[in-house]
Amino acid sequence: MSNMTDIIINAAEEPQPLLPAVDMIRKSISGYATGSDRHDIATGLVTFTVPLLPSIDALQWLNSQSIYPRTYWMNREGDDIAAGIGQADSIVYDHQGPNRRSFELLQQHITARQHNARYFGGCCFDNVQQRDPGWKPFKSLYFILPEIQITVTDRENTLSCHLFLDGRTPVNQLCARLMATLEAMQPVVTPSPDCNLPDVTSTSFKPDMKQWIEICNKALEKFQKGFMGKMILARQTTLKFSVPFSPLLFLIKYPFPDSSTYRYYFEPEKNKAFFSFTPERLYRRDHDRLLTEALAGTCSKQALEEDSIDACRHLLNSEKDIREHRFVKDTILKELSPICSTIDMEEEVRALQLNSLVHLYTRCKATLNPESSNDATVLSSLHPTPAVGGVPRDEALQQIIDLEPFSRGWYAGPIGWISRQSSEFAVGIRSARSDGQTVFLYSGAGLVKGSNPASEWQEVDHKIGDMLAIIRQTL
Ligand SMILES: C=C(O[C@@H]1C=C(C(=O)O)C=C[C@H]1O)C(=O)O
Ligand SMILES: [Mg+2]
Repeated sequence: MSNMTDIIINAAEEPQPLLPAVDMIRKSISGYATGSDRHDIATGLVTFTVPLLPSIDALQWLNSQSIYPRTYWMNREGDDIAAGIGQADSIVYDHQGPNRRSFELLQQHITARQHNARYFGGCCFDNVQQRDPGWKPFKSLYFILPEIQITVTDRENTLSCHLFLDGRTPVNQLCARLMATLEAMQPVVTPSPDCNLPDVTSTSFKPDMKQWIEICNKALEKFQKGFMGKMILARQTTLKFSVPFSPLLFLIKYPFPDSSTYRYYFEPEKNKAFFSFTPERLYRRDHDRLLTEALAGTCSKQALEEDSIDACRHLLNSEKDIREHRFVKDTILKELSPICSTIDMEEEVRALQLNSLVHLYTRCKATLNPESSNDATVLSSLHPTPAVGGVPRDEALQQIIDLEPFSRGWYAGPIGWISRQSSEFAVGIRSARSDGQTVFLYSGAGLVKGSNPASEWQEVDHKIGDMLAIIRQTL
């Protein structure tokens, strides 16, 4: 469409400290608003941007802000970080139904936007499941184009402001709104003083251990009868704190700087956040190029009281873990075959080392067919893999709804960012929802024939270990 705007206005060439950068952007916006005396109505996106000096810490900047929503994304490699505040535009879907419908809606919006900016967000694991009211602020699917964003990559750091022209509101009015947000933004980042997490006053489990064993045994019966091959069962751990606090503290206090996990944060309303330290990529797409992986099978370094190399060796030889892993690998291959022209799935399984865990891991590269080079198709094909759902998929999803005594919400759902040309989604495991004073931690384990329920309980304990460590170190 010819009347759609997609403009990037560079308000400075040279990298700036934050304070002058804000000033330059402000001037640039007012120039845009008044220069052409914009009472008109337009459609599209104008991005005002200034390069920042490398000293900026996006997480500390975010922590200084009290403009909501607040979002944060760091990829697994740690070289692609985006922190955002406010909402220039959003894509929201909140009706129950198959996930495919939400994914199609997401795609329609992204395709209609005609610009290449990233929208950050996520969606629930299974939109057929009735959700606990605590998930309400997150909707079925929610993606946000932040009003103000700090981006830190290996190439550049930038401050950007998004002026989304909605085709309804006069341009100068939208400019005034963006200026007001900039005014409210805290331009001086003060590294948080000793802001510790408050005390935990109680911890409880859903299911408790006894129920867990019963539930696992029901799943194991299904395997015995040959109805199912694999199923992931999850647990919810509820922590009550003495006072309400900003859940962003979990990211600030994360004590493993070098860990190869994503860091994800989505806070649609003050103190109501979903966050994740997941090691698992659902996929990365650049046009028709796709990167995905199978990640399943776990060994805890601690539990073995061995060093990392022994833990890797142990895992690479564990028949049960190899079977858990195989289901994921085979399913990814099966799902990609109809939508890809080439699929390069590594033969050999690797060990992926995290802080205290090792996982089995296989990488996969593929080329999407032209008609399948879109995120609705890839999301519908890949999510949920048997790393978080099961085999067969529909049977496992029904069993999860029937057996798990809580709603998964966004746990294990696709979380990340999407733009017209590219996207990256992680799997929202090792995650939590915070509700001011209460935090719910989520993690699960893959059951296959021969799994031992008590060992799987422990495996989940190990998986939430890093999140619990955040709390423990500050006590
Ligand atoms: C389901 C989770 O993790 C998944 C289950 C694993 C396993 O059972 O070995 C390993 C990695 C993930 O595939 C989770 O952490 O919540
Ligand atoms: Mg396992």
